[in-house]
Amino acid sequence: MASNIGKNVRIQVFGQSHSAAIGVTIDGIPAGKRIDTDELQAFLDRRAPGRLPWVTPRKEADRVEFLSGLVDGVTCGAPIGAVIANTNTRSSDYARLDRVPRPGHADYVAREKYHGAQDFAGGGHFSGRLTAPLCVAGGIALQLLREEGVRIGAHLARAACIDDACYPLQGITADMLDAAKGKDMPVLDDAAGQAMAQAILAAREACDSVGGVVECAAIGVPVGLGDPMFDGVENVIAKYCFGIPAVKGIEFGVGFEAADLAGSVNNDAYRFENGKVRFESNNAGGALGGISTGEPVVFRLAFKPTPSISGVQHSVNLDTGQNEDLSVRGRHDPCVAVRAVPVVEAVCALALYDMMLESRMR
Ligand SMILES: Cc1cc2nc3c(=O)[nH]c(=O)nc-3n(C[C@H](O)[C@H](O)[C@H](O)COP(=O)(O)O)c2cc1C
Ligand SMILES: C=C(O[C@@H]1CC(C(=O)O)=C[C@@H](OP(=O)(O)O)[C@H]1O)C(=O)O
Repeated sequence: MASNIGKNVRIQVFGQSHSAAIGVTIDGIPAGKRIDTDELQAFLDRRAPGRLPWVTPRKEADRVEFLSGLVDGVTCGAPIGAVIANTNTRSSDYARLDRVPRPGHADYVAREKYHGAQDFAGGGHFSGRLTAPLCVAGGIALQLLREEGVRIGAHLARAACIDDACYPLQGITADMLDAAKGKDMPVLDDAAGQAMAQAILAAREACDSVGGVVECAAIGVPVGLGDPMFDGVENVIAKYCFGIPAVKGIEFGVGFEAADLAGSVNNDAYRFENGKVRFESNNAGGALGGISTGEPVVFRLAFKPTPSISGVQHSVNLDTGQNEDLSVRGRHDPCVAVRAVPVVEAVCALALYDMMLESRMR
């Protein structure tokens, strides 16, 4: 598995959902940076399972333990090693799934690729649980970026076909980016959030699941990050984002809607203001030619509905060669996009911080 990413801050995510622990190594963070571990833990708590009625009931403390790389809370230049214990595994839920794969999950392809040696308990290394160590690395990057004047926020823009309010493409403030943080339903418009919660619970009641969209924005990003043609801002952010399980699509700025606009409408025109170049709009979502424009970087991620549902579905028994029906038992998120919100902030921070360090090498 390619569980490592990053050119300048190189991270490697390890562990499986039901192994003793999950964790991350982070190499390349400059020495002498103070990391607020309480703030980092509060960030991890936003993603943690088992705390709200509309998420998986698996309860995990998700306390991060640093094994190396920090001395009295300050980076020492050595790789950071961090682990989170898995304490509430219930592998019996997965007893049949090595033979009868869940539609929509990775069971079948993992068995084919790893010749039956894959860890199928809890979805193994494919589990959304691996986004916890991703949040450790990303939470650190968020703190380091804030020192550089970059702020990042995300919210659940859509779930079960119900829309939240959107970030504007220009004029985004730090308060706007913080608005959804710490809410049980991470939205801007609480009425929409309540409707989403009801719809998500109703989907679970109906033995089903729903999908969603997470919108993320970064402000204070300087002009000039990103390297065309393959390490541009969109390329790099997208690569990190597709490391999050269940992500099926990404769009920047007006995104797919740009396909329906005239150039005269879509182009972000220029004006001089106090001697500085200003964009009259930000339909591009913060990047032109793969290079950051200085405008907010705004993107939206589509999350598919949770594969593990208790409704009866067609599957196959790979041992007997017979068709079998499957109703997935166990503890699952009825909408993965809800807990993915801080994960999207984390990967956005990792991508931008990596590009920022790269731009300083020049
Ligand atoms: C935060 C988070 C939580 C998730 N929770 C579940 C879950 O409870 N049950 C499940 O079947 N899938 C869950 N998923 C999605 C699966 O892990 C994912 O669909 C699976 O690994 C297959 O990968 P793919 O959807 O990217 O193809 C979750 C994903 C994330 C990001
Ligand atoms: C544990 C987490 O989410 C898990 C993600 C997940 C999956 O298939 O992705 C399946 C479930 O695992 P289990 O059957 O072990 O409870 C979720 O609970 C977490 O995010 O920390």
